[in-house]
Amino acid sequence: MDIIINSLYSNKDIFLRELISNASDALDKIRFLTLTDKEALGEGDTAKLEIQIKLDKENKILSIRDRGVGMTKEDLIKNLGTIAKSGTSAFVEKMQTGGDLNLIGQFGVGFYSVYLVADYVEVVSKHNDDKQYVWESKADGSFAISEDTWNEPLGRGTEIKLHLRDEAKEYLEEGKLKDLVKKYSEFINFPIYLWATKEVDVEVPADEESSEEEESTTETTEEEETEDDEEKKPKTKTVKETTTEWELLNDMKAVWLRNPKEVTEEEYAKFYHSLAKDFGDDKPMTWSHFSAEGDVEFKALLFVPPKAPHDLYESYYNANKSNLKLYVRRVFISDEFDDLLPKYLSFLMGIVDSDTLPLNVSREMLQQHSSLKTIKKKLIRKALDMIRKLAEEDPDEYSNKEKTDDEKSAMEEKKGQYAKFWNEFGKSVKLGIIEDATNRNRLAKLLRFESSKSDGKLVSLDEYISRMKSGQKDIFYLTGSSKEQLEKSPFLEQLTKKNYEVIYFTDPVDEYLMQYLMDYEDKKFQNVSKEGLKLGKDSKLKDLKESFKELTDWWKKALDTEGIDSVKISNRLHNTPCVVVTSKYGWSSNMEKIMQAQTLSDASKQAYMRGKRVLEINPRHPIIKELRDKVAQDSDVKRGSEADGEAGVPDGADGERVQPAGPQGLCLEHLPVGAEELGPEPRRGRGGGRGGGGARGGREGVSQGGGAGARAVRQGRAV
Ligand SMILES: Nc1ncnc2c1ncn2[C@@H]1O[C@H](COP(=O)(O)OP(=O)(O)OP(=O)(O)O)[C@@H](O)[C@H]1O
Repeated sequence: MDIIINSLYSNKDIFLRELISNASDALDKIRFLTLTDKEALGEGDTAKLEIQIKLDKENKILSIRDRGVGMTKEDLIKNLGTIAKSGTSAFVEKMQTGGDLNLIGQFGVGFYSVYLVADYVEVVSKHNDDKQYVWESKADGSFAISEDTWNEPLGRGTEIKLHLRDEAKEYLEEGKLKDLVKKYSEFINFPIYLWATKEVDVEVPADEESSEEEESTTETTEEEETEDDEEKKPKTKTVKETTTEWELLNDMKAVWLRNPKEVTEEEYAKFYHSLAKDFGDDKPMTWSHFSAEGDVEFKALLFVPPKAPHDLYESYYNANKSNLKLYVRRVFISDEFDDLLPKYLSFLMGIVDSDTLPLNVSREMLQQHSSLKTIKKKLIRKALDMIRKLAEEDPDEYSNKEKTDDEKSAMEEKKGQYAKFWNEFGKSVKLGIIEDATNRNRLAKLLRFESSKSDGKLVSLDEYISRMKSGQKDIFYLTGSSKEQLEKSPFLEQLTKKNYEVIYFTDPVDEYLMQYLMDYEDKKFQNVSKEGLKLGKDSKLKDLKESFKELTDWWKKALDTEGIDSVKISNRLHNTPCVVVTSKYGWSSNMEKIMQAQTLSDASKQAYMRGKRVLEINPRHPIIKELRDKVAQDSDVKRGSEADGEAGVPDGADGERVQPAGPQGLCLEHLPVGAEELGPEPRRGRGGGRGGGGARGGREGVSQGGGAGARAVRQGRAV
């Protein structure tokens, strides 16, 4: 209330459209009720579903009255008296961070905008189930309710009387109100009347002087004479007089019922604004207006809003939210049918008006109606087509690369529109891929991402495929928390060197997405941080495996207790000595991080889904080569000692065997850059100092190498 009352917000006009919109909702409600209960509508004036605006200049009161459903005493307390509604805190938060008061209607607290212009408000209301009550409040945080025994009986409906503040006197001007209704409420489906003064021509008796004058100047012909004879009535004249009458302010255009060719862009934009209760300057990104014929007939108009609503992904799976209004033959039925569009398209705004659905059944029955399934199917198709077109019209998009400069400049105003869409609603497309198996491929076409070759731009899967190297079978991708992190990943070394493109997925939802998106256009997806990366044939692999067998066996044993499944020769490394990859079928390490970050995640499931680790070694790296040699030397020594009968007994020790034996005298100081990556703090010089020594130096070397490897494995990162 403080925010509203003390608002310096200049656009105070918004209160009127909020009140008209509430009145229209109330009228929709009663019209819907009368479908199944004719009595509910009442008789005479009460049955007129309309909105009336009246001005009392003398007392500075502006009244808005509707013959809608009205409010019972309890409704008045609950709907107007309770500020602690769910939208309130979201609204307050938004306002405190510089939000636009213009959007108040989106938070379900639109009524309170009356206090932008009034310091005292009375709400008189009559519901069919209760007596007439008056709710009143001065916006000081308290309100009063009393049974209404003094105002004119309303029959049914609500009258809101605003006692205007001095600085809001302009709302007593008829012209101002007419303009506002035109501007904001022209698409309201019920007639809006203003009690307006009007100058009318009135015939009054003419005075004598003027009639004499007329007579003297008139020369009558025979014909005229006869006419004159017919009109032998008292002489009159026309004067202007001021009267008051109900003036209709809107023409109740149902835009969606009109031929799309006859609706202008501006009308669509205005209609969107009134539908979305979003009166900002931004136009909707795009829209689709169509009619479906056949077994199920309906007309629909869908909009992509210019921005994602503030709470789009909050409680995505719990809230039953739909922004689609369902009408049956122009009668508003509901905007709570969550079955009309899948959740992932709940960001769309629009209207569906069906001729096929029955009018005289309850909402529950309607919700079960078989036609709804057909409507839903068609709506999804049309919605996805509409989004695809956003991309097709955008000269920045890859699909338009063949276009000539002239063609592109003709598309100039659409430049960047798909990237904008993607930034606002990309997550919804991803959720769609997860949830909607039927349309997965269509949705995958809409997917955009950055990649190792995209240079900061967004890439589509089609673009990726067009750039695939000959012989490349899989689509490569990598997941992580940021592009910067991924760019540095050792998993990319060989791929980059061999000029393969790798998709960067940095949104946590991408991990889930890739569990559902297995292939696209017959190409499989391959996470390059997982086992099984194939980069063409490596003819030397067999030899390499053989030549490093001793090292891999030794290392596997050293890491036995660390959950390492195997140690293998890597085909993805270039500069890094070794890397830990996850097995094909478990979670990636990024996914594990995401799961660990979830408060309610299930530890036992985590253990189960945790991918097995594979340590991959880079056979070209000096550290690895050196390790191989040391392991080989060590086994030679061991073999020699065994031959001498001193197998595995460490010098100076108490005779226990130390397993496994390691490479001797590994001198870290002689290793190239990158060796530092072996552990958080390589104990430089220690092994080196003793380098070349006997079994003891060897053991230190082992603990160093093995320890760092193991530590890195535990930390799940590349060493
Ligand atoms: N003219 C009216 N007739 C009947 N009920 C009304 C009327 N005006 C308001 N209400 C009731 O008061 C509630 C609160 O109105 P308010 O404008 O604050 O929020 P809202 O209408 O729910 O959301 P929004 O502001 O987004 O339209 C409404 O939901 C409705 O139940």
